[in-house]
Amino acid sequence: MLSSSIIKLVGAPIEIGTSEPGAVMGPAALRTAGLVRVLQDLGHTVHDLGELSPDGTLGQRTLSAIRAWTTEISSMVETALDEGHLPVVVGGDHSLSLGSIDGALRHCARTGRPLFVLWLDAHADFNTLETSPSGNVHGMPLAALCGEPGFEALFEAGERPLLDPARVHLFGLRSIDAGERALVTQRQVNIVDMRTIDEFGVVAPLRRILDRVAAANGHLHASFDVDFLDPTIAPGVGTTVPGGATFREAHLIMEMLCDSGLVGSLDVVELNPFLDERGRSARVLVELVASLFGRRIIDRPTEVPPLET
Ligand SMILES: NC(=[NH2+])NCCC[C@H](N)C(=O)O
Ligand SMILES: [Mn+2]
Ligand SMILES: [Mn+2]
Repeated sequence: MLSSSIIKLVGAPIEIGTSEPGAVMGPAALRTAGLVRVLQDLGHTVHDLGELSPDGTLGQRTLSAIRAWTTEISSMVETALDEGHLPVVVGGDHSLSLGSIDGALRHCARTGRPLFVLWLDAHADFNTLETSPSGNVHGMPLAALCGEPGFEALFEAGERPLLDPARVHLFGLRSIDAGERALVTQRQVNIVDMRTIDEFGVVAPLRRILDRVAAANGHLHASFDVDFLDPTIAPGVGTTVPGGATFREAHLIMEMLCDSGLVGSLDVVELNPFLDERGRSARVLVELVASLFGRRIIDRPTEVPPLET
């Protein structure tokens, strides 16, 4: 992350992409846990745009109701990036990434830089309307962004830049539906699943991804789903899956992303304060965001300390 960036923060209290109510309170809980203050204390300027509330979507769980969110989030992210700022969208369910990634794609289409997505999530979120067992749109945003058919109603009419599935990196995957498993394989989505992390840790697989983005002079969009974390440290999410990233692994990932300087836009999604335990998950998320934006334990490059002889 840049040493002092201008961060454009916006809350997207959307929950119509899921069947579990409560994510609507996510932005408020992250603010209560000190999100803005933590970023300012690290020396960043935060332009807080408040909470989005697109018209006419209350309670409706249709693709066109989600389009109202997609459109607003997309233009906010695109504008922030055009101005050279770093957009942070806090949710809200994962369907908000339809907007943030669409906005980043539109920006990148102008700059010519390729867009890479790091999807930190227990799930692939690559279902289509056909493969989805739940019908919940928060399980579909990547498929829609990559141009799978059936999602036209989620976006404004007209041409839109598509996400290249070969530039999507799923990280932390441990729950996938049968149809979406076939689809991510067919589309050549890159996957670091929990099995890989068990074997190799987070450092080697993440470094490969970062090297790839750096070599391509790419823009990296990071999308952080709370359920990437193990439910013992972050219970406040509607779709917990056991066996997630530990506290240490998650911080190390954030620190590596920070050191890389490659992250150009960020989502923090799926926090459900109604399911949380006294704000624990919200606090963990704010701490992780702090690591991503430059907080370190001590100020020197990491190295193995020399042995005393
Ligand atoms: N963003 C999420 N939490 N997605 C969970 C998706 C779960 C499941 N694969 C579904 O499509 O319904
Ligand atoms: Mn997700
Ligand atoms: Mn998930």
